[in-house]
Amino acid sequence: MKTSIATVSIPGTLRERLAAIAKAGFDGIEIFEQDFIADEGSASDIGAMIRDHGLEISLFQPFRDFEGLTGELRRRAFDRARHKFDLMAELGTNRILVCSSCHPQALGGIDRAADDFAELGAIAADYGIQVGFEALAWGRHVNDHRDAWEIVRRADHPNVGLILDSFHTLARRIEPNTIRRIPADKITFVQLADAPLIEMDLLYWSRHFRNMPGEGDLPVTDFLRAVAATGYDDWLSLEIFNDQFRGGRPEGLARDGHRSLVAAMDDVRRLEPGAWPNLPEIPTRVAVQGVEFVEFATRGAEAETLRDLLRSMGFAEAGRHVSKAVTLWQQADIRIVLNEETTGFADHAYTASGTGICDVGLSVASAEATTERAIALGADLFHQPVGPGEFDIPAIRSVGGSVLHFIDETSGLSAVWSVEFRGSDKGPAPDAALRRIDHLAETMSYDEMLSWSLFYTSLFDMQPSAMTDVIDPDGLVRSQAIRTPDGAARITLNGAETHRTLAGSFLAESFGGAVQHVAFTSDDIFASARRMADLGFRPLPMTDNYYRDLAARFDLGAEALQALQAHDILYDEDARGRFYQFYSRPFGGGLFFEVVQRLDGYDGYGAPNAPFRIAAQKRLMRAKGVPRR
Ligand SMILES: O=C(O)c1ccc(O)c(O)c1
Ligand SMILES: [Mg+2]
Repeated sequence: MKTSIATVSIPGTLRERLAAIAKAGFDGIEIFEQDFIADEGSASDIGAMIRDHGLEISLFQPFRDFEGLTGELRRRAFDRARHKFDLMAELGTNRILVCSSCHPQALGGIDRAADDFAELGAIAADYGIQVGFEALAWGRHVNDHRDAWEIVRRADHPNVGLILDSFHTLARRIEPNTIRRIPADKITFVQLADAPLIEMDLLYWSRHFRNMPGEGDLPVTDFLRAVAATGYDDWLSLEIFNDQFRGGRPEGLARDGHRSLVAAMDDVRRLEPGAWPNLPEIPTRVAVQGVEFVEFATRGAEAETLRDLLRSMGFAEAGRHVSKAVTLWQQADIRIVLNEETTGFADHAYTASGTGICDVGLSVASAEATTERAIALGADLFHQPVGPGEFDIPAIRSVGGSVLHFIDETSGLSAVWSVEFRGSDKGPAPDAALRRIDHLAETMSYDEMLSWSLFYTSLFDMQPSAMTDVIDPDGLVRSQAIRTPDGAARITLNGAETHRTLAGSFLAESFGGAVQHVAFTSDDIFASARRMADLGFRPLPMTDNYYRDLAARFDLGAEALQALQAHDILYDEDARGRFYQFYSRPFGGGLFFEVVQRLDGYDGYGAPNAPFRIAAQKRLMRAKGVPRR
């Protein structure tokens, strides 16, 4: 098995793409004729440049409108092929993709096409070239890999094989297991792409909306399993046409591509024993048990404000770091670390964007296995010097350059709290029945959502749920929830398209995204609200109109409605259960806390309430301003 990616999948000049593709760890590239023509170098120079980057040219493509022609048109198609074969010799590649014809004068007929390919095979043999035939989902006569395979079978030439592309097969909902019967030595090349399920014209869908395996909704794993079952162990190549990616960063996209390919191959290897024998062993997706801590970088008056807010929510200072200006605030299993150091990573984070969450710790089954899988998936390890007696907790870079730590019990890392922190003697904790972190909400640019969703779902045993739209009065925010199968760890990714939305203005200040809010689970949300009111907590005020609407939408009863309104608690239901939530007022440039209670397996996040929550937050921020420092 060798990994490859098509030049169309990555933006930039050819040189920029090659550098990014090589750095991400691919073995080769598919060269798109368009990208070759656009470059000023000669074919042999370009071939040399590609090899200088340590890459092979896995495939030259596409060769269009070949089969089914007659007379002069047919003769010209063969001439064109000879031209391309000459060019391929100069580039230094021996595989070409012929996609099924869309030519208005192309005739159908399996035998006619088979004759064309048998003749092309004979010419290709003189050049030492392998011809692969791919059924485009919108091909004029051939649009199904089963027909393309029958043509290849009948052409019966050693230089003619089949090219499989997951998009064309899966977009037409063709059963991928039909691939299992094809002999591996007749498969010339395999291309992979995913896509979100959208009802639209196949060609338009393919050319604009493909994405990396695991980023979309197509059963790419089933497709790849069927390919592996044939015994095929040659090139696996990403071919991603995506409008959003065209404006992206070459390095990030190449890294995501390689990550998606490694994760897909690893998944398939676990399902089809014997698949990809030379793929290095890596630990399986990591089980996340919950959020172990969130750490704020903060300072001075902002730190005071944050401490007051935490106290009013029932948190107490539970420990002070033995050597650093770092305190631990705790309530049941919720740990909030306030880092006021003036050197190191938290200091950098504070200097860049003021008070904010610079670090998240996840509780995992094995921190070592997590790190190993993260490295195999191309994550950036994070390290900063640790003092004597301090724990060296493994970590990687996450959203917006923040840090993600992995803590486990097996290797003793979870003892960090008792070893590095000295208990504070601040009297009994107030406690407001908050028990654990329900979810973290990360705000990012809309363009980065797929990348971070892939980050979490390829590294951890976490699945995405359907994308929802959140209407901010000043623009749309898309929200994608990701969670572990048992819901113990939940992260929502919120993608802002403009800086005028609440998420967008937070994003503008946090440079590249960050956790914007943390939601805590309450055992009894009314008890929490009452206790917090006693402690001086002031919830985000909701309007009368909101409660009148609730009365209309749900059968709650006057008393229950009054109780909700008395504490500014919002309400939602799904098919399974009920949901209660209330919010803090925003602080530190748009950060906030949330308190939730899920009943009977409610699995959402109160999305129908989001527009009213956002409007309330904006009203407050407009009235008072939320100065950062
Ligand atoms: O959109 C196209 O024309 C096109 C070309 C070549 C391919 O391999 C493909 O999958 C699609
Ligand atoms: Mg293709």
